Amino acid sequence: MSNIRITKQFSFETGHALYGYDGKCKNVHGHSYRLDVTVIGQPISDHSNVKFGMVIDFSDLKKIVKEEIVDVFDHATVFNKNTPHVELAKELEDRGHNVLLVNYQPTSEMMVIDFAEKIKQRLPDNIKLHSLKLQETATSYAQWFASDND
Ligand SMILES: Nc1nc2c(c(=O)[nH]1)N=C([C@H](O)[C@H](O)COP(=O)(O)OP(=O)(O)OP(=O)(O)O)CN2
Ligand SMILES: [Zn+2]
Repeated sequence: MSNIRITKQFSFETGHALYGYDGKCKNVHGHSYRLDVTVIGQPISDHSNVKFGMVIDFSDLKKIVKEEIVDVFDHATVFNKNTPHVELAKELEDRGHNVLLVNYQPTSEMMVIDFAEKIKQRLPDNIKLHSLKLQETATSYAQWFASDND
């Protein structure tokens, strides 16, 4: 049976600020992120399986990515907890804002590494994460490939 890649696309709105950065993205701002999640596996060949012909049901993949990423990051503002931005984060949290503190600089590169780890932990053994593409602006994106990180 062939290995097949399937992709599901997601979008979420997230704020962030790059502490210490030497450009305009040191300011708190936001992006309409778009995330492409590609997994690889063999379509189920058992006729009696309700998922016959599928690598993984798109809706099962959607559930994983929604729970791990979209529902967490959507309409949150992400700060690096290892910077003085933690004080700003606390102030915002105290005022009822949805703030997410992470252990990294929230660039598209670091976010896509974080997302890969989270998704990998949730996939069934027979399905592998192939790649992620995180589009931050119309002209900028970061990609993670399993083959680059074996
Ligand atoms: N390697 C990275 N560089 C930058 C990142 C990043 O995550 N990785 N992030 C930013 C900012 O957060 C923001 O995304 C700005 O990106 P940029 O493409 O520079 O946005 P512009 O609107 O200026 O894009 P243009 O299409 O060139 O106008 C900065 N750098
Ligand atoms: Zn940005």
